[in-house]
Amino acid sequence: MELLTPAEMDRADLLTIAGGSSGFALMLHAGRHVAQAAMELAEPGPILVIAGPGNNGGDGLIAATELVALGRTVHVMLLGERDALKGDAAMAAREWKGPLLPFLTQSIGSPALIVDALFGSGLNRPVKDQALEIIEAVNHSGVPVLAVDLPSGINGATGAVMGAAIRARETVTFFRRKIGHLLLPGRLHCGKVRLVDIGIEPAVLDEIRPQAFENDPDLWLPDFPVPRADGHKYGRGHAVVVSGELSQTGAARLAARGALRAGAGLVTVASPRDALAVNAAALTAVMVRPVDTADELGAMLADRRFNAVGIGPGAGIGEATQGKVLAALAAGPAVVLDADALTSFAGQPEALFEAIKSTSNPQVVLTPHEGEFPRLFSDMSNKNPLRSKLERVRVAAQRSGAVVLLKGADTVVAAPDGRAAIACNAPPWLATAGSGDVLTGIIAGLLAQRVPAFEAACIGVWMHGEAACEAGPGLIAEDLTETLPAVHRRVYDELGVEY
Ligand SMILES: NC(=O)C1=CN([C@@H]2O[C@H](COP(=O)(O)OP(=O)(O)OC[C@H]3O[C@@H](n4cnc5c(N)ncnc54)[C@H](O)[C@@H]3O)[C@@H](O)[C@H]2O)[C@@H](O)CC1
Ligand SMILES: Nc1ncnc2c1ncn2[C@@H]1O[C@H](COP(=O)(O)OP(=O)(O)O)[C@@H](O)[C@H]1O
Ligand SMILES: [K+]
Repeated sequence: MELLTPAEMDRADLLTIAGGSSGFALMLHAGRHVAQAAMELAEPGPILVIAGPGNNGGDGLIAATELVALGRTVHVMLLGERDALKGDAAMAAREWKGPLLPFLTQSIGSPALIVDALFGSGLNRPVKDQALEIIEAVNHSGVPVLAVDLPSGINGATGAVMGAAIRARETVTFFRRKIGHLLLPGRLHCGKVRLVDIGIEPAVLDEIRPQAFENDPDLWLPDFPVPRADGHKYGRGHAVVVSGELSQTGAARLAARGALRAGAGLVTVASPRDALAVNAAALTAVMVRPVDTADELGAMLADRRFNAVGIGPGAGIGEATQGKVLAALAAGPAVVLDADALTSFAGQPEALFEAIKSTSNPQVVLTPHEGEFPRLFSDMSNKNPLRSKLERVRVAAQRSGAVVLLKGADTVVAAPDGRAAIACNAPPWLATAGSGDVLTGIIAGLLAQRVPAFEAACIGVWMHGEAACEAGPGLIAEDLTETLPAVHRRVYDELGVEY
């Protein structure tokens, strides 16, 4: 499903209003949904609504009015003067017949639920003074919080905490989720996110054309590779995984098994001769082939049946790996570059980007984690607070010419054309040695089946996260490949494919 920036959401509101609805009608829907959610969430006892000076506060005032009508005791605190409210929020304030408590931490008391309607998508500067004090006091109170649209203090476009932010039990948001609901730390402040309809027609999206999506099957289901009844293994592609030296061959084997489990028809590990015996002894369905140099890899890949290559896990950092990367890109299979393949270009990323842009096959995926990412994109580390993860990955994709996948709990995939997907299905126990190697292999396996690079990266990330959920806590990287069949079956169910 599409994800919107606050600016895109404003356009959705405006297009709806231009189409004949009133802004206040949208606010009434929003406030009533908030009240409904509050009814479900609140134990018996009073409910406190904390309203801000804009339309988010307006939603809160409508919710307060509705909750009273539903028989609840409600207290309201407003930041600023009632007379200072404008437009729809001023209309909402006229609906609220009760008193307003002073905007002080002492007014919080111990309600059954706090409805956070302080700031939503209009937050435009760091919170401080009274608002900061209230947010911190709410977080310390231990009272469950229902946030309206966004937990106050979270930037809807970036997920950043602007000074301080509410930690909500649940968040009710309208029409489409915002980017800040998925990117960290925003996601951790939202609790469960409830998406409700406030009367905005999905057709407004034809005009807005959002370019960010949640990474879930809706995004790529038609591209998911399903073996044909009349097919054979050669039709499912032949992936190559490049192995490192004798002492670090395990990473390539994990990737190779990931490629096979992702559905590649055949997988070959291109192994240094020194490590051939170790690789051969540890592999069964995966084949091995001696490859020591970049030239040898280039010669092997001249056989176009090898249609996808994964390089990086355990590859070793330096010129030898650089050479193999350039040879793979020059040969024309689809390529996924991870770990040492990326680090080998630290300080000279242009050489890599040039090679990517001049390859005959534009299906290239880079899969850095946050440590590797600034080695290629030095101005865009996560230490730069002005850029969101989404923005950083988009710039990286545009600059490199590749699909870029930046790992983490909120893995972002972006294509050079601006499309981007944010994943939120990875459990924390996926952060374990070697799990990134398996991801590289899964993507190589999908590329071998001729899934386009952006979709291959998105499907790979999603399957990897689902495989980790399927395995559960205690997961080690080896488990991921073993739970992938269950993930395939789940996608087949969605596709209506029998098995
Ligand atoms: N017609 C619409 O546009 C709709 C808007 N809705 C609600 O309206 C919200 C957006 O409303 P607004 O654009 O009025 O924005 P907000 O209500 O989120 O906040 C803007 C107000 O807060 C002030 N402000 C921003 N950052 C501040 C800070 N750090 N410290 C102190 N004050 C700060 C601004 O000066 C302004 O008065 C959405 O999040 C949603 O809850 C919904 O009612 C649905 C319809
Ligand atoms: N907190 C987290 N929650 C969920 N997934 C995570 C988290 N941290 C890391 N991951 C995922 O774990 C994997 C780790 O990959 P990587 O950093 O390459 O490790 P390795 O090199 O050991 O394989 C990535 O897929 C990443 O997205
Ligand atoms: K809020």
